[in-house]
Amino acid sequence: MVIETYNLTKKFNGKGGFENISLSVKEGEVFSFLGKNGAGKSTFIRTLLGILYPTSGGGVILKKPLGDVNTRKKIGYLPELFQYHNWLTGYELLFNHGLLYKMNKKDIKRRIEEVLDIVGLKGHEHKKIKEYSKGMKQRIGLGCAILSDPELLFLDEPTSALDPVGRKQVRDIIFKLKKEGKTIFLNTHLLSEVELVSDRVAILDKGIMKKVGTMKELMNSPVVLSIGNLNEEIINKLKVFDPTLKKVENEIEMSVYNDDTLPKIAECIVKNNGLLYMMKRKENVLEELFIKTVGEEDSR
Ligand SMILES: Nc1ncnc2c1ncn2[C@@H]1O[C@H](COP(=O)(O)OP(=O)(O)OP(=O)(O)O)[C@@H](O)[C@H]1O
Repeated sequence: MVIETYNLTKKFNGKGGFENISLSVKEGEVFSFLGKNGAGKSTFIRTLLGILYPTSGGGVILKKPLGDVNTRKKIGYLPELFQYHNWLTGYELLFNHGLLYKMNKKDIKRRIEEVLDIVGLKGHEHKKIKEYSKGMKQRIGLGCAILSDPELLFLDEPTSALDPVGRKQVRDIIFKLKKEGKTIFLNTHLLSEVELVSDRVAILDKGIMKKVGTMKELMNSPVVLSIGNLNEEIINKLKVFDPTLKKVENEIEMSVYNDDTLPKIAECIVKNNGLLYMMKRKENVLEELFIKTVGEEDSR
């Protein structure tokens, strides 16, 4: 595991922050925290990074306890709403970042060329940052975060302020980094981003982790069957696929994770003289799940 936390809690004088979060993130995984403004997402990342000290609980990052100074060299971080040094050029910003990481100058120069390629800013590196568009600023920020070629990357709302083109550009960079085997922890309140880039998602609401799973697990909605000639024998046979199935009149609702199981269910019904009139998944897009999970009222 690259990240593991145990009942990790951070409160500010008993308020805000987040509480009792236990999770683990595997190597090479894109793990997203999804939550409204004020849910505690940034506080969680800042606690993992050792910028904030936990109130209770603990965690391990890259096999070292939270806050371990040497581990920071292996971590990249793109903070939310980062204020850039507008008077510097993109190249100067990256170079200074390399110095902060204590990289040697030769390595910094070599790596800047690679990074400019990855973030698509080749040819713009000698412009001053004040001349950059929002999307370019976000990409130079990503460049800073990956300059030291970190194993683990924390991206706090990397696409929130961007237009659809800028979002796609940042998303493409995330895909590239994932392909390189980087582990990425992403905070966002944009559902579309989560659906597109994440392997696993946790939904955070008022500091509490309400759900965690793969996209498929979170989006997996029950299958509804309408069956004629429904009898106890058919129901018992279907219980092999889902022992907790629900029956309402001639309809059955079952939780079936794998789509490959659906033809087997149909076969089972037909073999037992049932008449299968309908089989469909209940609609349950992530947005519906998110709103059901966190409610629609304002954030704290
Ligand atoms: N330094 C702090 N002092 C006091 N309260 C804080 C501090 N930092 C965060 N909080 C509170 O903790 C809660 C979570 O804030 P956090 O910034 O982590 O949320 P978030 O999910 O990242 O939202 P956003 O996207 O708006 O930044 C909020 O209620 C916030 O007011």
